[in-house]
Amino acid sequence: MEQFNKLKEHYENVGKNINMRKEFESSDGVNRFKDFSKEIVISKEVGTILLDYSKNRITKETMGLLLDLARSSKVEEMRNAMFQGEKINITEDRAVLHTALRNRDPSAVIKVDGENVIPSVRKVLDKMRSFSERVRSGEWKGYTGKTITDVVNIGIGGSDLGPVMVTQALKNYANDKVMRAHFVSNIDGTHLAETVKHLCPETTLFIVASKTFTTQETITNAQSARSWFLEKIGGSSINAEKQKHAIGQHFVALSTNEQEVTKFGILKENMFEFWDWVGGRYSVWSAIGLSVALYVGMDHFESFLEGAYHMDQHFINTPLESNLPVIMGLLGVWYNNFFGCQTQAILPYDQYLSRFPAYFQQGDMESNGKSVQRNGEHVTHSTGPIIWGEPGTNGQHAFYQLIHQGQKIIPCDFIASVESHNPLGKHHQILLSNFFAQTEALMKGKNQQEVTNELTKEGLSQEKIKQLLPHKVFEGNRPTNSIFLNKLTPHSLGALIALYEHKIFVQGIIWNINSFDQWGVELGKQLAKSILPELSDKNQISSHDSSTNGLINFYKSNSKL
Ligand SMILES: O=P(O)(O)OC[C@H]1O[C@H](O)[C@H](O)[C@@H](O)[C@@H]1O
Repeated sequence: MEQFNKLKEHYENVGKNINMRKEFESSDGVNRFKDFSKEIVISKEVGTILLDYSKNRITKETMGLLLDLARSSKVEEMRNAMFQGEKINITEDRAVLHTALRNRDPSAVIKVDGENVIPSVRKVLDKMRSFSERVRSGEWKGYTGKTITDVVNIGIGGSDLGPVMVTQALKNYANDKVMRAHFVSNIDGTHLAETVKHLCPETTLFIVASKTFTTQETITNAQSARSWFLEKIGGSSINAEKQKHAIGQHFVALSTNEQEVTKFGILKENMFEFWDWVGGRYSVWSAIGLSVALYVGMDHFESFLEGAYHMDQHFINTPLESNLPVIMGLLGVWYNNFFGCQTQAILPYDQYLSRFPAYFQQGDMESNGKSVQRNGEHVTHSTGPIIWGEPGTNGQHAFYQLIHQGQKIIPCDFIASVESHNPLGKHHQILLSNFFAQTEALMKGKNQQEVTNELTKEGLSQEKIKQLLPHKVFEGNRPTNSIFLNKLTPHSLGALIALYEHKIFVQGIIWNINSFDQWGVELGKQLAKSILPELSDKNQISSHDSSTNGLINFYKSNSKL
């Protein structure tokens, strides 16, 4: 593509030689923050989100060329198509409408196959409100008449990671005396066993969350949870009618598949519906968010939706050059496709956001980990990066060494809030001083002269200085974005997640891939299903490659089958 070639040329002639420290120290350097940062108002109460992207290897020309790439890749047209409900998920023939779930415009009309989806969305939200209020207030009772105190969300992937991350992020808005939230995802029996160990069946509500309601891990975990529950309430000593009543009070489902839900034994009225146009990894805004609503209350959940809606509006209405998701997406393309960077770190300086990187491992890698273009041809360019990260400052004492002095360029997103829910004396200022210092250090580095001066001041001999010098030099020029919220609230969290979702979207369009299917997870699932029956007896097998046969036969010989 012409724009790609222009950028390639710009990279060769300018981009690869950009030294950020020199740029900041040049006569134009004082304007660099003003030129390469954007502040958007997300709400009056919550304030703004600031994106500072000035510590990137870019010039104004780079940004201009990247924006041309976005335009020529039809980012705007595809964005509009997504919001309008066109079936842009071409391999599954589906619309992509997680944005409809959080549309707060009372007069919104968004059609899929000629039908406005908004009334159904609002109906489910109303049902979530009335249910969560009844449970939280104690009006909804367990089978023995006790109030529910614990919810267990059983789901995996998109039916788990979003609720896990958001309940963790909004812990400050919850009251553990009203409701505690637990999550079971892993098929490893340990996860369920350890979770229910201290729970009382009379006061526990199980939420079975699965878009398809056929996911092996979730259905198996849900069946085992039901067995645990029935056994605890008296097992076969209580009659079928009583069992049915008890299940009705303690099991609800979040799904698109009514048939499978009722087959499992969950009452239709206890099912919270969503639709095939909601991708699993984009489903936290749907009924999949029920555990969040139960944990923090529906008002906070709706405020979370509102925050995302504000970011949607920003994404739709703002010119590309001031559009946060577009800027972040383009910077990612710059490093991924021109500098050859393989990974992208997400580093929240906020303990509440400790699962944010894990959440976007699925969000980004399942969306853009593709090798085939929308038309079926193989891509000839690099696509989705490897996403990873941990909260600061923990990461600093673990893997930042490689970011500062390793051979790989790792673009990093630093995320923090001006105001903390737990400032604890100086804690928050210490945290923020690290947030500021790290991006400065990564950009600036420390040159030979600076190291020499420092060591001389310490009184080290010339010989020692010579020995230490190469080890203590920091090349710098490591790219970072800083994302600064006023405060982590349901509203700003919603906006932050939507920012990343749209960034992923922009990149998928530029790479010309379908960000909304996930065929890559199927093969392993299929093979596991065919291997499972082979594990039921001691007979040695030879139907696989020698490695897989060896592993299976080792298990068979050593287990107590
Ligand atoms: O919600 P479910 O249908 O149970 O699916 C749960 C998860 O499983 C799949 O393997 C997909 O890779 C995920 O995108 C999905 O979120």
